[in-house]
Amino acid sequence: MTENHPGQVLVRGASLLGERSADLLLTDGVISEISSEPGSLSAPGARVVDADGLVALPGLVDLHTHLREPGREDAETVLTGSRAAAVGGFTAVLAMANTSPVTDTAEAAERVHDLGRAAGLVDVQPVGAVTKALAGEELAELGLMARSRARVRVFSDDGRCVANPRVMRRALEYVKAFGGVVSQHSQDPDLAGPQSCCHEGELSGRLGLPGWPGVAEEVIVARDVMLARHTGSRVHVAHASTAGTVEVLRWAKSQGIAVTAEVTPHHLLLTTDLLTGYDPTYKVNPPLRPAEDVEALRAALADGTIDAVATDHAPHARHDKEHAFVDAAFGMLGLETALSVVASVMVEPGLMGWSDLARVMSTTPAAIAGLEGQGRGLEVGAPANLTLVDPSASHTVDRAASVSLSRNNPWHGRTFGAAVQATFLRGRPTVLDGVLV
Ligand SMILES: NC(=O)N[C@@H](CC(=O)O)C(=O)O
Ligand SMILES: [Zn+2]
Ligand SMILES: [Zn+2]
Repeated sequence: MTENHPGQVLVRGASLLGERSADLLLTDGVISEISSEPGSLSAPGARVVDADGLVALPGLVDLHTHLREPGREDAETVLTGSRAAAVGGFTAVLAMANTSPVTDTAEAAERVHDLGRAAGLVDVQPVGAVTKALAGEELAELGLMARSRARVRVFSDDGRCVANPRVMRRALEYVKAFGGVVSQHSQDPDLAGPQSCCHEGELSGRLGLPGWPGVAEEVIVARDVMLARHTGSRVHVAHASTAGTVEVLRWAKSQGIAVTAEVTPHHLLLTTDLLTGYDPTYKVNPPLRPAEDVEALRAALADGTIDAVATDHAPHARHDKEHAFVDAAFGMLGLETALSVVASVMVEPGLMGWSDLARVMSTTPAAIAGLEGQGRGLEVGAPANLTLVDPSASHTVDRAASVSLSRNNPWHGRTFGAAVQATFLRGRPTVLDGVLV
């Protein structure tokens, strides 16, 4: 018998990780009961969500989101980005530090944290800058950010590479003290010069666009895994994009070096030949790569060499994106579509199951970021952060229907087979029937 409870939600007949059907009762923010006989749980007064045919996953966790607040509230705010995250099935996002001002102090981190709590749709966990103002020279207030109310554990100068190896070494030594991690935007600034805006190869020559070669990423990844080994600290490779990076990661992991890596949905599906139309929607850092790299990234995600998927959701206002290719801003939207893209690339062709998807989009990212209460299994007593996915909801992406403030959506007009139906943050529905509650 279950007592009547005003805040209860009964999720009926969901397929847990795509494996066994069950009813889930969510009470006071936790999963309070699971019955493997669908239809058998009853909870008078509970809100009933019919999940027949839906796959239940732990709430998704994004290691790499740009929310643009403070400074560029015309492109995204913590609230609008949180909406996009919830619609995408996320219950936690890590908000990158390249805002204006930069998140390089405890106060700045607490501000982002508090804006996230006020929005109340996902846990917004600020990423702290590695260096003051992302300038690459002086370490930011790493310890103060870690000890602040925001409890920062992930540090990144994302958008810029921590190019100086001495600075990177010091940062790794510092974050080790509190179990932190440095997430590196691996782009050697001399090998990929300031004008570089697409993959360097035969196509960049033909298009007359300054290219950036895969090796500009690989040399930084190789350097950083050696620094991680030397310091005994943890390094995380943001948005891995090349087969060479995968080779370095494979070697580093075989040596027991504490390196983790993420790949974006767009690097798992889109290739550099999309650039033939000079559409700045496809301009992103690191650039879209050739099919061989995309293949290697998929294989690496399937075999665990790459640990996680992260969106690198990078909203940009029209007046920054709608320019000649060389002048347009780098970045594309990702939160609302990530699950659909990863399901189409990895699950539908049989490269991964739903439990693997849960690992790379929830459990492992939560562990890398040290987030408590996120990425837990679907078990009694776990915080009720979960996502319901319709695995056969064929739908076509319409950029105008996005809840993000920006429209730089590379998936516009594409059809996908799976879609997020519902998201619950500590037992409270944030999204039902695919729309914000
Ligand atoms: N990915 C991008 O192309 N752009 C990001 C920065 C980054 O992730 O490097 C942005 O802030 O717009
Ligand atoms: Zn980056
Ligand atoms: Zn980024």
